[in-house]
Amino acid sequence: MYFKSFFLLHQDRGGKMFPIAIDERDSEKRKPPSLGSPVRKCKSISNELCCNAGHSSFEKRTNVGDIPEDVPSPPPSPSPPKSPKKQARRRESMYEYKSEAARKVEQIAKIRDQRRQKQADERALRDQLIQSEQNNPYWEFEQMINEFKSGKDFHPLRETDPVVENQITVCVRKRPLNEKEHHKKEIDVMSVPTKNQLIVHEPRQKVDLTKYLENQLFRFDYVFDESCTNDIVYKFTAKPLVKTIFEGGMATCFAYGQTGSGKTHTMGGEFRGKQQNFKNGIYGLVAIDVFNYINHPKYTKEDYMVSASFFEIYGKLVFDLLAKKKRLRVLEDGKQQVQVVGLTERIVAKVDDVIDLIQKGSLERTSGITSANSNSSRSHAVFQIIIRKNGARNITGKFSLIDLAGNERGADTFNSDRQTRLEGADINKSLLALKECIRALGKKGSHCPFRGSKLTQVLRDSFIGEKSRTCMIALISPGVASVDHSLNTLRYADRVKELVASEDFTDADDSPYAQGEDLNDIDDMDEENEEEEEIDCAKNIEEDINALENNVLENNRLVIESCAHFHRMACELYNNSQENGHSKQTYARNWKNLLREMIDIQRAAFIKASEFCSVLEENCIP
Ligand SMILES: Nc1ncnc2c1ncn2[C@@H]1O[C@H](COP(=O)(O)OP(=O)(O)OP(=O)(O)O)[C@@H](O)[C@H]1O
Repeated sequence: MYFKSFFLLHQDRGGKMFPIAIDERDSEKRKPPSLGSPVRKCKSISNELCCNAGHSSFEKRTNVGDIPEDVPSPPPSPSPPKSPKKQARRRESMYEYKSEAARKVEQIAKIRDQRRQKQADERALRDQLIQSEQNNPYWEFEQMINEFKSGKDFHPLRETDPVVENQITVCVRKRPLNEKEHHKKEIDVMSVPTKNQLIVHEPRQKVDLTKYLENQLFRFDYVFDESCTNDIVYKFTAKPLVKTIFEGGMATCFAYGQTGSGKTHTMGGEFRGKQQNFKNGIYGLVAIDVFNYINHPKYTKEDYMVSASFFEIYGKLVFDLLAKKKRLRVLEDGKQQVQVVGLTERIVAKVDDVIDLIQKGSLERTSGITSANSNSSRSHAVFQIIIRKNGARNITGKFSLIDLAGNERGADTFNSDRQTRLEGADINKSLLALKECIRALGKKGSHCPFRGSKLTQVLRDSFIGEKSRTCMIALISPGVASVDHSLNTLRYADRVKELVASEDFTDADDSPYAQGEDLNDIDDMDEENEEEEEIDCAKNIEEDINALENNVLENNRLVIESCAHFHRMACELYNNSQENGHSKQTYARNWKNLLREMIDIQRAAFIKASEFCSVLEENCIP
């Protein structure tokens, strides 16, 4: 046979073997490709050629080992060459050409395979995430919170920490996640790193859907974490105030927070199932200490008499919780002493008597049939312990313990009936008036706008006089679903504290309460004064709102300006990217930075706008 053909086995890019026709006549003349040509050594191929062909000329070629690795598939039946020289040249160039093309194809295939693998990996990861999300929708945030916590040293409050005496104490108590929240797979978004700090890890999402945490730090006099018992909370809050009432002063302790945050648990006593242990709530613990004082040798000679009352404020109405919810009137005498006329005041001889009254009043509050009882969190409950020298009408001191109505946002009552909305507005009004009165107490000599609400009217004594001391316990639910409410509570408590943080309690000698006033001299409330106070209170609120509005408007202006800048820069970047020879990396980096800048500006504006919305809602401003 003139032409002898060999079939080389060669691997294509997919790994398949295909034959290559070789013309024996050319083999001797064929030179190995030059060093610069795109060829590589391929042992497997050369070995195979040696075994299959066994031909000297081929051996020579293969021994050199310079067979192109990526020889593509030749046409199935090569036509005979016109001249051997020409054909050899053609074949050589074909080898070079084909090896180059094949390598490119192989490269593309490799990249494609890698891309497919990456896509498959991403799909698998996404499926895994979706699965995790179904099990715990907040798992990413939980991970972020754990990461945040792992980088911090935690030194929460200990029972042995010193108690600091302030005229106004503002603290926060975080309860543990309850069963319902666990069931809903809620996560705990509150951390208590130190005895006076609390961090809210608010889950947020950027415009590009990236999840992140907005970590907001709050500082108070004390922060009680979920491990703190009522006894510990009492030790740092109401306990230091007991001695105030034996020194002729007024002590007041408020519990403030959203529904279900733990106000009743803290003030009334811990629950064991449906049973409440009234002895370990702040009401009961104060009663125990009051009797401890009375029985102390220092005070036995004073012959104090202790009495207690329990009433509820619902809107402008006041109900006696120790007299089957009898409606009461609030009046003010000529010397601005406010009286709740007809309020039951029971004399108590021992702690158990007080506990009985707490139990009776608490049951009345939650099981009565009037509308005021339909939801206990919509009324303020006021429990008072009063001490007098035996036989005297004038009081020596009074401890008021208040379980405040749950704070609501306008949004919560947006779809409610008119009555519910009015109730909500009334609660907010009284809470704002309360805040103003506590701030006035902190600013010595400043006017106390106590007529701003029924609650502050009946507690007027608590906000005046240098011997008055107040404590506010803000209660928060730790769950992610309550984060907006908790932030509202914390901001409220923060505003109460703002002005008083640096003020220490200073003892004064004279007490306006030790002498008392003539109880017969009671006049009806001066309506004009009441209006004046309400206007005062409203003015302060208006000032706050105006300042916030200016801030929001400033942000708005900044966003407008940055949008123009963004548009200009985005066009410039886009146009540059269309030019030849532009750097992809520079373009990508600049575009990313521009977007980041825009997101940051808009996010800051968004946070301010949200705060503005909350404040408007809080104040029921349309
Ligand atoms: N510190 C805590 N430790 C354990 N459980 C708590 C704690 N605080 C509250 N709880 C539980 O949470 C639930 C709601 O608490 P609580 O009734 O005190 O809330 P609230 O703020 O008074 O609500 P409302 O305003 O509706 O009356 C109760 O079952 C209570 O036992």
